[in-house]
Amino acid sequence: MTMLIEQGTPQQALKGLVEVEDLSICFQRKGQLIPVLESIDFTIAPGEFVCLLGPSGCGKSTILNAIAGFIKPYSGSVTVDRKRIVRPGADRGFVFQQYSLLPWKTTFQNVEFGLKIQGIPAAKRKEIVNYYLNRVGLYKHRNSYPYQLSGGMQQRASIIRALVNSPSVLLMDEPFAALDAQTRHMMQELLLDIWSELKATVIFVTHDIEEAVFLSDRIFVMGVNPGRIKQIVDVPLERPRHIDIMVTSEFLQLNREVFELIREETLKSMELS
Ligand SMILES: Nc1ncnc2c1ncn2[C@@H]1O[C@H](COP(=O)(O)OP(=O)(O)OP(=O)(O)O)[C@@H](O)[C@H]1O
Repeated sequence: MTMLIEQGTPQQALKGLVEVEDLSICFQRKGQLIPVLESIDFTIAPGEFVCLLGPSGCGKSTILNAIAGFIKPYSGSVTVDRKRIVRPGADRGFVFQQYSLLPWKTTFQNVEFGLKIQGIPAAKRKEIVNYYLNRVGLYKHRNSYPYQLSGGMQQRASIIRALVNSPSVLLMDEPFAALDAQTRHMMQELLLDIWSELKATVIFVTHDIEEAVFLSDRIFVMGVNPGRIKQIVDVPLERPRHIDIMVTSEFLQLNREVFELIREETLKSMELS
């Protein structure tokens, strides 16, 4: 289990510095360049948990995709651990909203996939994958195919599929949005549990204010037209966090503060203000 233990060492905790400088992104629409994000600047410390929250279309996924290396900046730069991002890489894991497991592979094979590509020997792959399958309660489903798993199980598999590569940054695009409330809360607690062990940097996109407050060290509240970071809200709630924290006055106060910020931007995006 050495490789697994190494993942939680201070060496790992020093990785995952994300720096975004003067980032602008444009897309082509009907032959015209449309700016989607303008002059975005932020730094995320190694091991930090940050949520991107904002109205639909403000560019949350676009920021995530730029850090993942799926899209290129129009201007400015994105670096992870001081290396400029020009393409996807194993240092960044991605978890999508839609269950993105390969339907013709079993849970084990799906989770193992990235390790295989990296050329990790079969015995080591088995050790790592089984550790994570056990960690999220999927070991007994290791030979099941995605269609035999519930939504929550599929998302647990998607998360550990990203984690087996020991990414220094985990990028999550509304990973729990399609789950029922009960399963979502369980997944949120599980994610915090795993994150507190691995200490990877997490950048998590969500529409859900409660989810953002529950998970984050900081919330980047985004605005529209053009997409930008309107305000950064610190979340000084104690860790470890359990779902009961959601009824405390501190939590509700933060919730309200973020709600007001988002409401203003949502009205703007709907052109109602
Ligand atoms: N490949 C693309 N080509 C053209 N326009 C795009 C492309 N990807 C995103 N956009 C546009 O960029 C803007 C930001 O999209 P993005 O998906 O990043 O927003 P979002 O905040 O994640 O939205 P949502 O919360 O609805 O998922 C939107 O207006 C979207 O239509």
